[in-house]
Amino acid sequence: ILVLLLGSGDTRGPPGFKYGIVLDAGSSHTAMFVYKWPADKENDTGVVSEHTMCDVEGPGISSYSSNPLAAGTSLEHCLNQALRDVPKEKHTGTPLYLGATAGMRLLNIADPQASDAVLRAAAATLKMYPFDFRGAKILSGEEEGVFGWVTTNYLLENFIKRGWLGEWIQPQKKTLGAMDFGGASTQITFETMDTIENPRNEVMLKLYGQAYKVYTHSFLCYGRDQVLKRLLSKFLQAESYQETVSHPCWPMGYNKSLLMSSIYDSPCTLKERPSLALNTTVTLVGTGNGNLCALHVSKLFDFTNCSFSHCSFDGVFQPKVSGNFIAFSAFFYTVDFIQTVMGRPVHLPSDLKDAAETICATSWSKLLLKAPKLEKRLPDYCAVSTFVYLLTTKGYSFNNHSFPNIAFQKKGKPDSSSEDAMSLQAQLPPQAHLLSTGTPSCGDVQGLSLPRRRHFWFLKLKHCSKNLGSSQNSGWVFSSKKLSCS
Ligand SMILES: Nc1nc2c(ncn2[C@@H]2O[C@H](COP(=O)(O)OP(=O)(O)OP(=O)(O)O)[C@@H](O)[C@H]2O)c(=O)[nH]1
Ligand SMILES: [Ca+2]
Repeated sequence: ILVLLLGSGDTRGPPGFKYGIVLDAGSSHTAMFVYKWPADKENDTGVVSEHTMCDVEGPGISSYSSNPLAAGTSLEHCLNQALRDVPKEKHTGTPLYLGATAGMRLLNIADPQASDAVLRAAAATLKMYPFDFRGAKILSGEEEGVFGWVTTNYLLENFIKRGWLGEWIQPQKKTLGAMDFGGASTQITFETMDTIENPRNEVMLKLYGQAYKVYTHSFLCYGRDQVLKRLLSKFLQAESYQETVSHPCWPMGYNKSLLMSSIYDSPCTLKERPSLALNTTVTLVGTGNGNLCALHVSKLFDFTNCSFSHCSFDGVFQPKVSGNFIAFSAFFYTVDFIQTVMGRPVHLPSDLKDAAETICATSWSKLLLKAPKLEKRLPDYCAVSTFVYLLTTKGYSFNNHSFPNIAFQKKGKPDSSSEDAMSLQAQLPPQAHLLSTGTPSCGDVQGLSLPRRRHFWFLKLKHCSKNLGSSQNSGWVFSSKKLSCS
């Protein structure tokens, strides 16, 4: 937001650092980011050098529709932190934005008055602070997609970077595509040379004198929480809204009773909403049937209608995916679970499919043994990994060739190491890239960036039979040279 909205003129001020604050008001939670950058001449371009962040306690602001004032109050804790993160004398010159995403887009569809009230309450709180409040608004899906793409490539210094002598250089690097799987919507955004047949999906950007033709689309109701709601609704419909209904994506041995209103409180399930009373409960019984689960998950997409030369789904035009991608938010949480809890690498689409099938076939008691701390989200990994598989392959058309170009990465965490690791991931030498995708038996190559931008490569060895000259034969190997398995 800062990159695109800050004009060059209005950031002029005394030398030192400049600051900017962005609140990302998502459907499931709000995060505040404080950006800081040197206020030298070149930085009229707004190159961000550092930031801190704060997670707002409680749910996303759209959950406060029946008590809008509480939406405003929920932000105070983080804003108080911002008062400390930004030096006092810079407070009044620090722009402050709030951008709300898919949760508020849905509330705006369901109840525009409630969504206005929530935004007004949030704005009223922000105005109580000394910062330069520039607005609280609901971003369109396209804006959200483009902001995600710009932020990702910005932090990776794909547009502009500091050279060794402190000079600004244009690295001429390829940009990375961005895939965001949020709570209420999912976005795909990438640079393309192809014709973008639907102008609504085309964004021309000029950043630092360079033009970028970017394809973007946001699918509302395709975020993780809404997908899970839509699935519940499908199962209820399949068994004619009886009191007890089987849930083929939940593990065997897991049952749960839900209030019908919690399933039909969203525009995403409106079409299937039954006419019967919604204050009754329904009991869902996990049956762990991966095939049936996949069948229902695939029914969440429309793969048939397309008035363009090619569509992803739901009649949405999409050119062929090109280049490398970063997949974050729930894409990362899902793949991370498969890798760390299920102990399975995810290099090819078939890995994702096999992992989803294995999760779906694992009983509730076995899952709990594997990951007792993740109890809350554990029942849904079968559905969500099946969904991610179908979305990326059948939806976005990643294949054996292009799927390995996706890096599943966490994003926007406070510790700079994840950002640095992301930066390195994007700069991995071809050899290392090959290792992380083609020879899983050796290990994962990752990067670590140390101060003064000296990058070190490190190789995480999984099963190494060689003597590496250290007491361990698995773990991390560090080197200032690029590493390979051999
Ligand atoms: N498995 C898992 N899911 C998580 C975790 N943290 C958040 N989620 C879920 O992942 C989904 C996406 O989270 P976010 O990217 O924060 O979504 P958001 O920004 O609030 O939602 P949008 O407005 O759609 O962008 C939501 O369903 C979250 O509940 C986690 O640690 N593990
Ligand atoms: Ca989000």
